[in-house]
Amino acid sequence: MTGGAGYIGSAIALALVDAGHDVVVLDDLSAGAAEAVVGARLVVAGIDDRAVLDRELPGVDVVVHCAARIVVAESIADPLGYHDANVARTIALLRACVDHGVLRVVQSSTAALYAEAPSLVVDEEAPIAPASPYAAGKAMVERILLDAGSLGLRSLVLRYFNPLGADPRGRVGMRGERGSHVLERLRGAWAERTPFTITGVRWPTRDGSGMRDYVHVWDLAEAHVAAVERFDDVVAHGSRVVNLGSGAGTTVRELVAAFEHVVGGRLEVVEGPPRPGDVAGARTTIDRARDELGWTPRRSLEDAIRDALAWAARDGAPATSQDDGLG
Ligand SMILES: NC(=O)c1ccc[n+]([C@@H]2O[C@H](COP(=O)([O-])OP(=O)(O)OC[C@H]3O[C@@H](n4cnc5c(N)ncnc54)[C@H](O)[C@@H]3O)[C@@H](O)[C@H]2O)c1
Ligand SMILES: O=c1ccn([C@@H]2O[C@H](COP(=O)(O)OP(=O)(O)O[C@H]3O[C@H](CO)[C@H](O)[C@H](O)[C@H]3O)[C@@H](O)[C@H]2O)c(=O)[nH]1
Repeated sequence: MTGGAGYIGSAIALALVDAGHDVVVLDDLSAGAAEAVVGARLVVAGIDDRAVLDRELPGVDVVVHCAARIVVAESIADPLGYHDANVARTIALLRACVDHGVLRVVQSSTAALYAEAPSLVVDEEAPIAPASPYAAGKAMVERILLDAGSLGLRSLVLRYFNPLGADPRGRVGMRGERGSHVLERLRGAWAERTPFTITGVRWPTRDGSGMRDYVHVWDLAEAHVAAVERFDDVVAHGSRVVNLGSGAGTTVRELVAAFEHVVGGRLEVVEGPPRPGDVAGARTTIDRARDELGWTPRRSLEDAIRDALAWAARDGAPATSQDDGLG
């Protein structure tokens, strides 16, 4: 798999190892950490390193392609760099896969490519309207995978909603600075006894704050185990898209309440304007994931918060600052 030294990829790799699979992680460590690779073999290289791909691809059953640059704001500042990293290098990877007859790809995609949905619910057929080079690159890769079906390549495109949490057994979790991530903001506010700002309180949601579909990262990882194991049943040919979320929408105010319940205390909450590019949000339906992958999320929002806090405490990670300019 690619990107297996990152936040989500390290969970996927470990869940695959737990399930008894042989996993090779290809990661250039541009954002990931070697220590995040547990139980799998790490190959430090770019996804377009042809010599490495020629050595490693023979015998691979499924490529799980998770590597990407992921910072939306950075993609707006550096669109060519993002399309090079996420689109051009993916083409190089896919070319090597086809050349070696490795014709099953599980692709990490994102809910960020959906158009805003007035109903606040999307399924896989909902219209897409990527609003950043990051999301547009993901949409382009989805299209390239579809087109590569004529070469015999089959792909299972998994569009993630908002991952939270860490391995419930504490082996992997989020590393480094993710200052804009709402749970990191909540954790920082709690640790430093500073106010938590709700960014936007006039959205068309039940309480005015932004809504997201938060999914436990270990549930997400288990969905990939199902994707790998059921690949041939789900994708007979061409490309199939499956959304991965909890199926429930949670507003920021509800998330704050869940956080307070887990930590057993109150946060000081202030209301602020939306961040640039913010959206009301949406939840996904999870019928297709259930029917085709045989997967349903098993962990609650509070489980995710608890696991993230336990991981952060164990990792010795510093509380994030409130004004790092991300997001
Ligand atoms: N985190 C989210 O909220 C979210 C939401 C939807 C989709 N996704 C997708 O999930 C995937 C993983 O995201 P994440 O949050 O774990 O990010 P991350 O930055 O933690 O992990 C990405 C990993 O890819 C590696 N990488 C990047 N470019 C590479 C290259 N050219 N060659 C080899 N390795 C490379 C990095 O070193 C890192 O280990 C990405 O494809 C992302 O687009 C993430
Ligand atoms: O200090 C904060 C930070 C966030 N929020 C709110 O919390 C929710 C979640 O915010 P996140 O930034 O955690 O998640 P987003 O879905 O807004 O965006 C995230 O997921 C996207 C993909 O879906 C991109 O990856 C993006 O870079 C990443 O920040 C939003 O309603 C946001 O307005 C606050 O109220 N206060």
